[in-house]
Amino acid sequence: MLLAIDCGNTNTVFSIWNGDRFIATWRIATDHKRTADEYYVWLSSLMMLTKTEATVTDAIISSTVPRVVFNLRVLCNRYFDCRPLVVGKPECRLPVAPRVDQGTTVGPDRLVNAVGAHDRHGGDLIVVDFGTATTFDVVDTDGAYIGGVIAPGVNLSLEALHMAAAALPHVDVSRPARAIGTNTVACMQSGVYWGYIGLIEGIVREVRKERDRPMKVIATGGLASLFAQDTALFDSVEDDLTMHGLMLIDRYNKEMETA
Ligand SMILES: Nc1ncnc2c1ncn2[C@@H]1O[C@H](COP(=O)(O)OP(=O)(O)OP(=O)(O)O)[C@@H](O)[C@H]1O
Ligand SMILES: CC(C)(CO)[C@@H](O)C(=O)NCCC(=O)O
Ligand SMILES: [K+]
Repeated sequence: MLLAIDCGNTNTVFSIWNGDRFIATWRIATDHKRTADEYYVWLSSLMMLTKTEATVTDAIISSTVPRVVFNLRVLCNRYFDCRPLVVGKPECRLPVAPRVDQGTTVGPDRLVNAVGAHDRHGGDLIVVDFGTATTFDVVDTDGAYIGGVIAPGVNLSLEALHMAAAALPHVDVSRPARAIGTNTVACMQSGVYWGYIGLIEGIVREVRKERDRPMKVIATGGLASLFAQDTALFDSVEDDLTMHGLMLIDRYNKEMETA
């Protein structure tokens, strides 16, 4: 079975693919100090607690945090006796090469999202991923990642207000009942929530104008369904897009090896 690891700046998600579907998904805060042994204690207890019968034989990693990769590699080597594929490394091939400025390093999560979304929807796409940052990944007709947009993440925007202004508290994102807030928290929630709706619609409009063709919009990440309530732009909201992309990239690399 395949262990797929999606390591973001805030959270790291582990999923197990049994060849047919993902049978388990677990999330842990990203911490570069976490050792391979710590990961394994955590993973194996979850497997036991949830009675997940899994024999991991392969692993694939997408990490937006370069220094966590070392310990994740050790985890795979020591406990699952396998060498993980690491998206973005030369030995990990992608079905279609990205078309971006030479020398630029695209976040592996964005490359993986492009693969996952193109497999499910084909054609020209905009993938919106609400993580630590909110990214818009533009996918060409052939599935290539051709660039996009990086905007501050929703929680990051709220945190920035709290950090920079003495009188602004820590606030969690939510859909405010009204646009006009009548207390500090409601004002902040309105600013971020409705500001974000405007950001999504403005960016998608400009990207479509630039590309001058129909493009589906696929949304993923924890907050996608929250914003889907107030914009009609998303053709689909998919929680498991990154995991689906990781599974496809692993499969593609295995096919290339045996071809
Ligand atoms: N309805 C909601 N209201 C508030 N927060 C939510 C809601 N649904 C999900 N979330 C948050 O979304 C986040 C999960 O999103 P996701 O895994 O896509 O990104 P992340 O882990 O924050 O970022 P990264 O992938 O960059 O590490 C969690 O932090 C979760 O608290
Ligand atoms: C933008 C983030 C942080 C989103 O997770 C990640 O994809 C990343 O670190 N990207 C590197 C820069 C780029 O994608 O162009
Ligand atoms: K993510």
